[in-house]
Amino acid sequence: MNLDDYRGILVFAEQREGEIQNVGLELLGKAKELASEINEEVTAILLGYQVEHLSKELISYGADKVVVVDEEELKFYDTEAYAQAFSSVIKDKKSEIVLVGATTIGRDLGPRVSARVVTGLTADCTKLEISEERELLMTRPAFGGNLMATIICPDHRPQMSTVRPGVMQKFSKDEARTGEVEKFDVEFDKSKMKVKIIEIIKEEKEKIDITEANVLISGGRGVGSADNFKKLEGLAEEIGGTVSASRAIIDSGWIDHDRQVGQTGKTVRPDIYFALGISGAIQHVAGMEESEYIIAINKDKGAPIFNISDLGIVGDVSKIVPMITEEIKLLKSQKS
Ligand SMILES: Cc1cc2nc3c(=O)[nH]c(=O)nc-3n(C[C@H](O)[C@H](O)[C@H](O)COP(=O)(O)OP(=O)(O)OC[C@H]3O[C@@H](n4cnc5c(N)ncnc54)[C@H](O)[C@@H]3O)c2cc1C
Repeated sequence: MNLDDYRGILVFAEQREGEIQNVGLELLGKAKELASEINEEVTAILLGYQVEHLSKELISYGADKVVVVDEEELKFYDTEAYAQAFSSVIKDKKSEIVLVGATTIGRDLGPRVSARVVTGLTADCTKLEISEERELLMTRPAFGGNLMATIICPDHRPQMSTVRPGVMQKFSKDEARTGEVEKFDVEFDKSKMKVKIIEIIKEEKEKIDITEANVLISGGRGVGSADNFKKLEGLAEEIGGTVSASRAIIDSGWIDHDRQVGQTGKTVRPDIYFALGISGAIQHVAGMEESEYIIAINKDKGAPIFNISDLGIVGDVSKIVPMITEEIKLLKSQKS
């Protein structure tokens, strides 16, 4: 493999039902930054059916070029069809770096594609940098989050990585940006496509995506009980926030797993993050330390969460939360 034949950064622009997923835009932002260091272009790969119009959005978020595979076989996510299309594009374009969002789709697709193009993949990265030797330094938590491992892929190309949603930042949108759109034809090997999608049944409950929230009210074991935990909804309602939790709460079954913040949950970056009765274990902090403003309430003044909080309140969360909620209600009623 002649490594010098491989150029440019390819970003998987995941779309679902014709909507580009945020993580793809976040990765375009990061790719732009990396590309400027190695003087290369950023290409987005868009797979789907009747999705070509989404290219404009990808260009406005920083893609210099969009490669579109627009085929009926890609109407719904199907591992084999998507893997065939994705690996065909990589083989043709000979990309130096390939970035994929660590969503359920990305986690299924990324490793499969990396095997097909005979390279390695570092999963769940939280940091990406370029070394002086022009290698991609892919950093991810290892050993239960107790240390950060930086991994390189020195002998193969592309250098592939999946990155958790919410970790990287989008490039600011500029609708005046221009870029090239290339339609790419793939010859699917249908004999390998064993899955036929007959029907799609959507979950009835409303899906809350905590990575999209501007204000998160996160509760931990210190909240005390399921009843107390429900009271966090009252505060969330008053300030237009969303309730999330530490793993201790998820394990207790007080709220759904998709609200978990942290290494094995989601990475969030809200404007305000309330850490209520949360100790600040490294696995939790890994998922929220990039929040703009962190407010922690904990009865133990030595709790590690105070090391990363902007405002720390030492006290009993079950007393302080109702007080804050009432105060906000009062201020709102005085204003109206
Ligand atoms: C591989 C691995 C992955 C993990 N992934 C995650 C993850 O994704 N997310 C995650 O959150 N955890 C994760 N964990 C678990 C993590 O290590 C901690 O156990 C967990 O975050 C602790 O949750 P907590 O802070 O709610 O509870 P605790 O650590 O028990 O802390 C409770 C805090 O509440 C305070 N408190 C108690 N009573 C009150 C009160 N009345 N008022 C105010 N404060 C009070 C206490 O002082 C304490 O600081 C993971 C662990 C491992 C090994």
